[in-house]
Amino acid sequence: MTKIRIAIQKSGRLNEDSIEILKNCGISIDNGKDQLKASARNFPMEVFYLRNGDIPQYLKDGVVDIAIIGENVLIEKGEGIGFDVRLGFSKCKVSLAVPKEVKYSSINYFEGKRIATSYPNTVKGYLKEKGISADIHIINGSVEIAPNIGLADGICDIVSSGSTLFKNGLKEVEVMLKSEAVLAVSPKISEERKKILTKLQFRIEAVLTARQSKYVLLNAPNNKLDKIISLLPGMRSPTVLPLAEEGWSSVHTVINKNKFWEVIDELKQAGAEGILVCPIEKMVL
Ligand SMILES: Nc1ncnc2c1ncn2[C@@H]1O[C@H](COP(=O)(O)OP(=O)(O)OP(=O)(O)O)[C@@H](O)[C@H]1O
Ligand SMILES: O=P(O)(O)OC[C@H]1O[C@H](OP(=O)(O)OP(=O)(O)O)[C@H](O)[C@@H]1O
Ligand SMILES: [Mg+2]
Repeated sequence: MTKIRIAIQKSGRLNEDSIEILKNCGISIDNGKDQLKASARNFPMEVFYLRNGDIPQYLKDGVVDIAIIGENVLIEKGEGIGFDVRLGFSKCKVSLAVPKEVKYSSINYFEGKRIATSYPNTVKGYLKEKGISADIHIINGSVEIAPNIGLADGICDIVSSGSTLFKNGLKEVEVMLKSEAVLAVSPKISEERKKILTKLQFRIEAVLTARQSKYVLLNAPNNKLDKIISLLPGMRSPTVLPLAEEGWSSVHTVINKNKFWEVIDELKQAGAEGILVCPIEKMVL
């Protein structure tokens, strides 16, 4: 039987969320701690546990068909590799930073300067576009220490909360790109495996849509129903069921999880009571 071959990070920031999203898609796999290759138990899929930085080459060579990988790594090393699903986790930026005492006014600061980074292609591309030429020092980790030990005048690295920069006396001065985990596809994927990919994409969409949504149930007096329903932008229109108590109804609907916080006060003011908000596991529109 043909199986789709997926690469996921062996260990690191993407590992757990990658396994979790497959699990939410109903695909159960081993966590890769001992085995570097595993077969899914209930989907035509083989999983390869690899270093994140090695994955673009495997995709280019067609050794794996798809991968869960940071968009930033695809931009750095994955020329010609496309993706069509953003997965909503591992959100970060790739930024330029300088010591906090530097009076930074523009990108011209970097002209002729030394920049330490694990993302040489991204930095070179960015600076070229701005007409700046700098000296790039490639280092594979602990990049933020480079200015402190006299190795560089600035750095380019991943920034999320900004706490690593702060602790190392640096400040972010340019955001070069924003990234999150994506489902990348090998340009060499076969037609047969593309069919399996379509099934997987359908399941991922259902999981991602559900993650954005909440199932809301509330009770309301019948004479307030119109107002309450107008506050609830649902999938189609809310379900309204009579309660045992005369003159009251139960209203059920699905709303975007952020939207809920915007309307909660208005719902209460309009007379809604006993409001329940529940997670949704899968959602097919
Ligand atoms: N602080 C962070 N916050 C959010 N996402 C991050 C952060 N650091 C990294 N990422 C994202 O997670 C991905 C994996 O990061 P991680 O540090 O686990 O791997 P790595 O050490 O770069 O790779 P490898 O698997 O090759 O050792 C990055 O490529 C990036 O997309
Ligand atoms: O803005 P922050 O929230 O501080 O996150 C940014 C840091 O996170 C990543 O390192 P990680 O912790 O993955 O360590 P690594 O260098 O060993 O990969 C990245 O390389 C930064 O150093
Ligand atoms: Mg890291």
